Amino acid sequence: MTFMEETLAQVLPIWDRCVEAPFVQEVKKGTLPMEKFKHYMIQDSIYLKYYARVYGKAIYHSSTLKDIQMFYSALCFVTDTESAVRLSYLNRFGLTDSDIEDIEPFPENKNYIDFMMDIADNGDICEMLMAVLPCMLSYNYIFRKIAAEPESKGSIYRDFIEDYANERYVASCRLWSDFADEKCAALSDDRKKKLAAIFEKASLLELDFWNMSYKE
Ligand SMILES: Cc1ncc(C[n+]2csc(CCO)c2C)c(N)n1
Repeated sequence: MTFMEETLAQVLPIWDRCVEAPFVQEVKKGTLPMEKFKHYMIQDSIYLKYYARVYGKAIYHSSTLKDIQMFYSALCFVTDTESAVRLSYLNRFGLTDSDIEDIEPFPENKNYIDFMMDIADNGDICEMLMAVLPCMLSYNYIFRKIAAEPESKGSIYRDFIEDYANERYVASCRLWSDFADEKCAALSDDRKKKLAAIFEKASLLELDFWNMSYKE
């Protein structure tokens, strides 16, 4: 098994709990009240700003052009592709990205942001990868499962679900897993254990984020 295959096997039970989270289940059925989705979108917009900054730090610490291009393409996804659906929802709620600047993150969101920024400040490229990959890969895992269920077909959140379940996104997640394998393959077992622990911690913070969004 590759490093990423082993690491994914370790976190799948956590990602399955994300699939079962009431927020995600109600998105699937389309029964989630728009007010809850609005809070999620606002909190997510705050989160994504910091998420993008981690890529900035990773680009700064990259030593090859290929690495720079990888991180840059993910950064573009956050600021362009992902932004399109997010901005259209914010728009529907009468909000713009600049309104988000004045809103405080909820505690669970702040925890996740602090964790990412700590790794961006003190970690190396592999550690940064482990902090940002669960965000990308878990969404793909969760929403492919959700999109495959007939109940999701008529959901009012179908555009949101599709954004993370489409084939293009699947291909880019595969590319990122391979990239992480390349970067981490030659490391010692001790280092790999530490990296897998960061990946697991980020996955647990993803779960907290879903539960936070349902509660608030
Ligand atoms: C809390 C939270 N976790 C994950 C994502 C999903 N996501 C964020 S950026 C990105 C693309 C990768 O660069 C993806 C899939 C999110 N929106 N919010």
